[in-house]
Amino acid sequence: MHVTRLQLVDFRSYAEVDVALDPGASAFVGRNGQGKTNLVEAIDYLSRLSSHRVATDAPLVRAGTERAVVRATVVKDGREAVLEVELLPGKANRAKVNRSPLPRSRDLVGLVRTVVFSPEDLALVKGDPGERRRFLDDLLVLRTPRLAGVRADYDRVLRQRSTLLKTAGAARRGSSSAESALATLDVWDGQLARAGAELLAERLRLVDALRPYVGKAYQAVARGAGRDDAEVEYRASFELPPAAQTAGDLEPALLDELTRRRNDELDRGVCLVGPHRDELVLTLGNGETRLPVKGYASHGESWSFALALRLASYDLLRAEGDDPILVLDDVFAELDSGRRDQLAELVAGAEQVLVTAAVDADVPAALAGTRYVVADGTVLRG
Ligand SMILES: Nc1ncnc2c1ncn2[C@@H]1O[C@H](COP(=O)(O)OP(=O)(O)OP(=O)(O)O)[C@@H](O)[C@H]1O
Repeated sequence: MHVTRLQLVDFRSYAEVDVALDPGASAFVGRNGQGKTNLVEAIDYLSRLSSHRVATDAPLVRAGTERAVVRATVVKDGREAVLEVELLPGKANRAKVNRSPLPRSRDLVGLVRTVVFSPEDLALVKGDPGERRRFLDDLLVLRTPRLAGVRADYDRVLRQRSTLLKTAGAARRGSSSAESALATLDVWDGQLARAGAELLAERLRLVDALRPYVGKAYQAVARGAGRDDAEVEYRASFELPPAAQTAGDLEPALLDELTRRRNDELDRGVCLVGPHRDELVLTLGNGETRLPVKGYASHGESWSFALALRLASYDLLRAEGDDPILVLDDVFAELDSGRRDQLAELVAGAEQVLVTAAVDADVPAALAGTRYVVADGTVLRG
């Protein structure tokens, strides 16, 4: 797939901009702070309804205004569609396809698919487990858009159950009767186990599908590495029953664990079991030594692993359907020349690659393509 036109109104620093895009490689070049990332962030937002830079929508709306619009003309399998989202921080966003409103903005997710490489990706390797869970869940939803609902259900149940744990725990410690809160907790345990088992089963399936692509991608970006050097493994917050894979297998196990840990949870007022406590463990090894990446890997190895996770996502999505749009946001300045050329060669054949860079010298020759100059709120071919 590729985007042929991007129109923004009051998005980030842009009051209004309308850019025609070509398939193949495009480079957006301009001094710092001119709005290069803002452009590609808009396309990514359309794909996932969230940004790779901020957790809430408010910073995406131009300061002093109350709504922003991102509209893109997307060509997929030769057919064209106009996708649009209106961002209304604090309220529900509105989405349209070919000018017809969608019942829920969530229905837009996955109609355009992006894979973004950015300097923030280092956090995928060095950051908290939450970064890696978000990576998995974003990929799940891009692969299977209906899972946006499963993810949202789990988050909602988790929030409600966590609130209840706090009140029930406090009631138990105080003099007031905790009976009714505990009875309600039983109901929420059931809901958490149901939604959690579904999310867990999907993540396990995803990690299995991703694993071979990660090894291959790491080998491609880290010079001298073997195909089995980089590994990903899903570690759940409780011991999974042997061979349990479906949500049906996992739900009773999750429910049992919630029962077993209930006192602990009430004491601490925190939900200790479920996919929100799981970890995607990244390891590197050759021969007999295999070590976790976090805390052990060098800076260069960590970067290579982060790139490998993104490349693997791209390869997986590509193998299962239409080519996603690749966004390489400011990454080349971070890489040594060997990795830079290797990455450029690997992605040069993609249907559409959007690169941002502060100077022309940071854009590898393989990705020169169409060049745009970004300055003072304007985006000009040249
Ligand atoms: N909500 C907003 N309203 C107005 N301006 C904003 C908003 N959010 C960000 N900006 C401005 O947008 C600019 C940043 O744009 P962007 O991140 O796209 O820069 P860039 O060209 O990618 O720069 P760099 O090369 O440094 O990464 C900053 O000057 C920032 O102040």
